[in-house]
Amino acid sequence: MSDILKKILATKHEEVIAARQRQSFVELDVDARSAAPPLGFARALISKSECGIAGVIAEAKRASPSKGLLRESFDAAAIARSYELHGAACMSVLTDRDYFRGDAADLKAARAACRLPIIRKDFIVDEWQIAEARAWGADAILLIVAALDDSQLAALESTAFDYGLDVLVEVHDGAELERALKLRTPLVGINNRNLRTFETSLATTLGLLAQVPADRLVVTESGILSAADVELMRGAGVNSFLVGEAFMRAPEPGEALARLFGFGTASR
Ligand SMILES: O=C(O)c1ccccc1NCC(=O)[C@H](O)[C@H](O)COP(=O)(O)O
Repeated sequence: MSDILKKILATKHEEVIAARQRQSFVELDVDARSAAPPLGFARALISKSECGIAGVIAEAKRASPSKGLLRESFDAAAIARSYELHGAACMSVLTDRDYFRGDAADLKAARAACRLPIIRKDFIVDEWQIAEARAWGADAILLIVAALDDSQLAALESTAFDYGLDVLVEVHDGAELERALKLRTPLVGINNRNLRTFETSLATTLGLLAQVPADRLVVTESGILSAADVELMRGAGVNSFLVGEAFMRAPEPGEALARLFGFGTASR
């Protein structure tokens, strides 16, 4: 496991311990189960893919460990509206504070501002964070194979499904992919970024594609910056994308999305 991932996971365990001291799980569970019903995150991506249209999970993040500050002026609600208007299938909101400068408030603001299915983008190590995600209005969570053993992955996926959340399982190599395929979720994210070196190569997705069965949907994650990157992926049969930096550096994130994917009003 990479050093940065180890460090982030240690922080997550501390956050969960602190949160459990502030609130009981019973109370959080009530909040999670009384939130408005989840929107279909997987469905939104699968239906785009079935129509041969790019399904874009458009990400909102202020900063990242690899790139530092990405966006000075950050308004999650405005970003959500802009993504929805310009053809995103789904939205991803970073809620990690220490490494990405995210916040639960960003997810709640995005939820209130749009009808896009939203994934809580964080480093999930405990059922607590899944209940939180649902209570805050998320529709999906991310599970990172490099961060969890097989029994944790299966248990956290079951918890997510129990709350009606979809799961995006993230891998970076063949061994992780094999483990991810033991899960039930149809959504397999291939992260092009090596979390140890931060080196990012789209060859990661291309190299793993053939090992993904036809009943799973590949989401290519990280490092999609140009129309040529989109073409390369679409040419290889990848229809689903998770993109952050390219939109966060643009004055109007949704317009950047429409430009990158060639969305006019007719193609959505
Ligand atoms: O981006 C990082 O520096 C990073 C470091 C450690 C763990 C995860 C990290 N990134 C999370 C992501 O998966 C990306 O935010 C997402 O795929 C979008 O990538 P990009 O389009 O390159 O911003």
